[in-house]
Amino acid sequence: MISPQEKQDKVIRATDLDALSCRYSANNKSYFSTTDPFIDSVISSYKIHLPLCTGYTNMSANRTLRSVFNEQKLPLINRGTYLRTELIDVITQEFIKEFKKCQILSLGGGSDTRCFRILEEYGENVRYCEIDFPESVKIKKLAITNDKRLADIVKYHESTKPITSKEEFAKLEANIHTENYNLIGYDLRRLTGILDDCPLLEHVDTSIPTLILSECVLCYLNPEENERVIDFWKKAFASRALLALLIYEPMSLNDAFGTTMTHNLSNRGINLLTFNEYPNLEARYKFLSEKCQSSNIKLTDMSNVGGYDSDDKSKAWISTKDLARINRLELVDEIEEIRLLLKHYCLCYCEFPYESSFKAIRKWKWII
Ligand SMILES: C[S@@+](CC[C@H](N)C(=O)[O-])C[C@H]1O[C@@H](n2cnc3c(N)ncnc32)[C@H](O)[C@@H]1O
Repeated sequence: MISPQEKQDKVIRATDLDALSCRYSANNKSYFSTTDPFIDSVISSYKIHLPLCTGYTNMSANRTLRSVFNEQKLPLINRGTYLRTELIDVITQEFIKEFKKCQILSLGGGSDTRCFRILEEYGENVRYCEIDFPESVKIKKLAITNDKRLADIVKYHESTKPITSKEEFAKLEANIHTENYNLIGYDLRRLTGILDDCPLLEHVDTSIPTLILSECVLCYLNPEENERVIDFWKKAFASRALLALLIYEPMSLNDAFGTTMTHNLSNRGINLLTFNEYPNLEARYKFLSEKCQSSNIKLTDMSNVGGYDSDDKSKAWISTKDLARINRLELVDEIEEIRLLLKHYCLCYCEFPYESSFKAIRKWKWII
C-alpha cells in the first residue's frame, strides 16, 4: 500500500507520460521539421522500468502505457505540442547563441529530449541540468545507459547492469554528473530559502548566464512553493550572472473552458495549484513582478504564438512556411476550438537583477 502523498506524487510523475505521449504523437505525424531521434529510447526505458516504479504492478504499468501511447491524439493536441516544443526550443537556442557559454536548467525535465538535442548541437559551451523526482530521473538515466548515442551525447560511460526488480530499481543511484550534463533526482518542494547544504548547488554553476525552463512543472506546486523555488534560484545566483526564467503552463482564464479543464484534471486526481490562483496573463505579470521581483517580463498565450488571434499570419511566431507545412499535416476544422485551447496556455519570461539581459527575447511578439 502506498500513502496518500505517494499516490498523489505518482499521479504528478505520470504527467510526464502524458507529455511524452503527446510528443510521440506529434513526432509520428511529422510535426517536427527534424524527427526526434531520441524519443524511442526514453519510451523503451518507460516500457521496461515503469512496472518497477512506486505504486505500479506489471499489469497496471502495461495498462497505463497502452492507454497513453495507443490513444490517437487530436490534431489540435498535436499542434499545441508542436508549438510549445518548437518555441521553447527556439528561445533556448537563441539564449545559447547570445551567451555562448551558458547553462540551461530544466525543472521537472521528465523524459523531455531537448537536453539531447541541445547538447548534441552546442555541447562544448552549454551545461544542461535537469531536476525531477528521483524515480523519473532513474527512467531517464536507464534510457541513457541503454543507448550509446545518448550516453555519448551526455558523456556518461558508466555501465548499469540491467535492473529487473523493484528492489534493484529502488537502490539505483539516480543522478548523473558529467562535464556538461547533470541529471538530478530531487523534489523541488524541498527547496527552502536556505542555500547552505542544498545538494543541487554542487552541480549548478551560478556564475554563468542561465535559463531556467519550467514546462508544465511549477503548476503542480502550490503558490507558496512556486515562490520558494523561484526565490531559491534568485538567491543562489545573487546577481552574479544573468538568471532568466521561462514558464509554460495552463491557466484557467476563469471561464467555462477553464472549469471543464479543472474537472477533467481532477477526475484524474490532478489539482493544478496555480491554475486558478494566476488565471490570466495579468495575474501572472503581477506574480512575477511583485512577488518574485523579476524584471524584463514578457508574456503571451499560445494562441498568439500560433497566429490564431489574427488573420495576418505574419503575426505568428513561427514562419509562414512552417505554418503552411503543419497546416497540411492534419485537417483542423475547429479553428475556434484550437484558439480557445491555446488561449489557456501561457508562456512567461522574466529575468532577475543583473547588469545585462537577454536581448533576443524582444524579437518575438509578446502580448505583455
Ligand atoms: C507534465 S510533466 C512535464 C515534463 C517536461 N517538462 C516536458 O514538458 O516534457 C511534469 C514533470 O514535472 C515533474 N515534477 C512535478 N513536480 C515536481 C517536483 N515537486 N519535483 C520535481 N519534479 C517535479 C514531474 O515528475 C514530471 O516529470
